[in-house]
Amino acid sequence: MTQAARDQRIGATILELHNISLAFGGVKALSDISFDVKEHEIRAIIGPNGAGKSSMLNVINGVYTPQHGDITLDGVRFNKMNSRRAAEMGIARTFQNLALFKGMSVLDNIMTGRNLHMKSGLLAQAFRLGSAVREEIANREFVENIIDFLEIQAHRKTPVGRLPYGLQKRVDLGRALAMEPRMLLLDEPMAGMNIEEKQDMSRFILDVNEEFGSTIVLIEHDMSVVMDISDRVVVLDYGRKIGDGEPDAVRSNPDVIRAYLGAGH
Ligand SMILES: Nc1ncnc2c1ncn2[C@@H]1O[C@H](COP(=O)(O)OP(=O)(O)OP(=O)(O)O)[C@@H](O)[C@H]1O
Repeated sequence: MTQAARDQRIGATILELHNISLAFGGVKALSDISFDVKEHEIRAIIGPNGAGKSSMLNVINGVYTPQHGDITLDGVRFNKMNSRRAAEMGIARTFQNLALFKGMSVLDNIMTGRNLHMKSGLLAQAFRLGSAVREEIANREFVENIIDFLEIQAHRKTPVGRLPYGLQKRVDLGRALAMEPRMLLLDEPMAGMNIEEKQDMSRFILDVNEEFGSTIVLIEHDMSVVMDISDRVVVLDYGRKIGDGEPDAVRSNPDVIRAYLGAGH
């Protein structure tokens, strides 16, 4: 898709962070941060080590409650998001330290992402009543489509722990996609990957955004890998926002250059 076509796809603002501040004891992880996310965009949050990226992601999905500021999601304003509400509102995430069940197969790991969509109760599932069986078949089909989409068919039955790291990250993305998220939060999706794996992951992120229509917020330490795929980028440094805009503008922002040079990048 060309950038012009992508720009056309981008819709209204769906998430707004207003003046978020978060401290751990005396450490200010986030100081007065505001930015927004528009429907269907790929929004990156970048910054050197300790800049506050993970904290920001954890505020968005309700793991951390900021001391100041609030969040507006679909026009509803919260000062306290929680993980359950975030999931119900269609926010799914991946983790930097993979949260997969290493002994379970690729298929079963991705199936765990369907839990929120299971309507029949445990009893119906235990006795395999008609509705539960139909539901399981539909969920299974959904998961098989994700497996095809992520090109991991050959590994469907393989325990996740036996796969190379790059493929495990892809399974983690599949698990999040199984939740049919409206917004996907990706926690350093390219960390620890070789160049080829990074290119593959970049392509999958673009494809997910295009084909599933998910809005994507991703945090990344290495700015070079996100510039090509992001519509807009927020830059954090020591818990403050020092840049926000399209990749070209951010790349030539003197404060951003200074922060990255200062951090030895
Ligand atoms: N649970 C916590 N308890 C205490 N301090 C924390 C906690 N989480 C983060 N911090 C501190 O908050 C600051 C921001 O950390 P954060 O992990 O959000 O940064 P980051 O940009 O994600 O860094 P990295 O790229 O290294 O993952 C750091 O000084 C960190 O030590």
